[in-house]
Amino acid sequence: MGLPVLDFSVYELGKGNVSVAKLEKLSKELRKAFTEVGFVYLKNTGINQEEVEKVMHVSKEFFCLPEDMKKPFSRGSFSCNEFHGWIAVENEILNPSRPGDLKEAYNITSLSADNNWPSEGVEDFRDVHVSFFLRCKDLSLRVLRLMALGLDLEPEVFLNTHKHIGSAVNATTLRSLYYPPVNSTCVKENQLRCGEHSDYGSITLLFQSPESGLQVLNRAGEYVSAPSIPGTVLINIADLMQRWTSDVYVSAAHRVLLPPAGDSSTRQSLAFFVHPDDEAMISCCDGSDKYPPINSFDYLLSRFNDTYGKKQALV
Ligand SMILES: O=C(O)CCC(=O)C(=O)O
Ligand SMILES: [Fe+2]
Repeated sequence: MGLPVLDFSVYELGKGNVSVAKLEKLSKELRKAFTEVGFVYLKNTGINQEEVEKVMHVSKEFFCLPEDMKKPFSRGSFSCNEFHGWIAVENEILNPSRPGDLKEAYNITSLSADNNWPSEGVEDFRDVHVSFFLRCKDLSLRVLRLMALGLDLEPEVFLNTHKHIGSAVNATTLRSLYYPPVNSTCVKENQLRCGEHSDYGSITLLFQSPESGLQVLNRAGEYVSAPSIPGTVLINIADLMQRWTSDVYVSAAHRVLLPPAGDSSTRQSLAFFVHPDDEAMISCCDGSDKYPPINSFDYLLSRFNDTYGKKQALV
């Protein structure tokens, strides 16, 4: 069975004064998806396909620049934020038992105009990505509100700790991913476009180009494909949210496979990784002590260090 698809139109961006009954219905549907699968496609969110394609187009212009024009933007070279910036092919290993991932990425964690932003050969890079970041932020806050309602909690319970998305005290990141053409004769044993992993923060919003490859691990322990559905956003629970909800909302592993041999197509995706504010203390929202309280940023750092090793996280 494929992943669930929900119609978000009652609460789409720009809509206000939504009746409690409608919100409750949607929150129960979301709850079902997040407890049973951990992934859901939302249609009619207000973020349309043209917007997504525009961001991917500008990103791709950057990824297609020669290496020496991309290097100055490498992750680790920005004083504003250690995670912000460009990551070269094979520089990340999301599943440490495999070779490096066959992907490039650009993390947008700081929105400050004072940063060094790509501009030569990629006009509007900052404007296009910052606008999209803010659209994703608005949608995320709507989803977080519904997620609280779905658990019969105060609607603000998650929002209270997501007040600073887009500022220096919150690690939320828009990551543009580019999967270059694969030359099957050069692929290492067990290498993938993106190794098996689960995301770290609260939730992730994902937009994909039409090329297939993404798979999600279901509760039966099988990987099922999660194709691109134009006009939708794929939303998943990440690990800190699973912990926060005492394992009620589940964070599912996922990966991106290589294209079939001989298929030289590229692939793109935009992932919006939502994190609570750095200083937030995350305690089980049901009042239980299933997991001890943890500082949001400490949790993120420990996950980065586990996955990449300290050295790699800063490359
Ligand atoms: O590119 C994709 O479709 C998924 C990427 C992903 O899961 C990630 O970067 O965490
Ligand atoms: Fe992921």
